[in-house]
Amino acid sequence: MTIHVIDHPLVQHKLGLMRKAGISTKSFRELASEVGTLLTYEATKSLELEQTVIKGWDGSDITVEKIKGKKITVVPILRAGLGMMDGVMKLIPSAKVSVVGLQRNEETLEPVPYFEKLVGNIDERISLVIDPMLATGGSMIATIDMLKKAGCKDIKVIVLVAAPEGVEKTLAAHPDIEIFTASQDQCLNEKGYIIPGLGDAGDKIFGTL
Ligand SMILES: O=P(O)(O)OC[C@H]1O[C@H](OP(=O)(O)OP(=O)(O)O)[C@H](O)[C@@H]1O
Ligand SMILES: O=c1cc[nH]c(=O)[nH]1
Ligand SMILES: [Mg+2]
Repeated sequence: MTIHVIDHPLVQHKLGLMRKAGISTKSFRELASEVGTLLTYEATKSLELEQTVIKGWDGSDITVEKIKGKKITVVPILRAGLGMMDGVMKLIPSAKVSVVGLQRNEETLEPVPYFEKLVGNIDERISLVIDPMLATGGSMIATIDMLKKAGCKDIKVIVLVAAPEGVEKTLAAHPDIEIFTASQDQCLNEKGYIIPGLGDAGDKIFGTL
């Protein structure tokens, strides 16, 4: 489908703070979570509503809106995706969570899968994949491959920062998905890091620098 770059001032301000050299683990974590919340607000904008009748405060019947049909599963990509999870779950607290683990081989840049625990009936749910970084796109494509193999048809991706190379590759492999991000950055460097990017997001979130 497409990429949505969310240019809301709060998103851009918080992302700017995340880019600062020497940022503490505490600040990076807090901001990853906050930007995760704001991107989730945008990514869930297209959820369908339906009307339902309830008893209002004075006992009369009133018509209200509720989210229709398909439920959501949040899919954090280990490790770094966990850093966005509490922020995402703030807005969709009853979402079920499907966890996938992938570690990028730092020499070949190929994703190495090491964990997969998807929720039941995942094929009936909207998948919201979360990871701070979309670099070469390898980890995201492998995750979407896993989800589609399990029957998922409605997949949205939330990343804090995306490289143009990874966006192009991901949308070429999976043209039916939507990507929501705070920024499409300039490029990848020779080591596969996003420029200007955030550095190693997993290390910053877990304090393993
Ligand atoms: O688009 P790609 O080139 O695949 O790179 C992006 C992936 O790399 C990072 O994870 P990493 O492999 O460093 O694992 P970590 O989260 O455990 O640090 C990041 O969180 C993405 O999952
Ligand atoms: O820039 C990058 C690329 C991959 N993974 C990261 O954490 N950062
Ligand atoms: Mg990492």
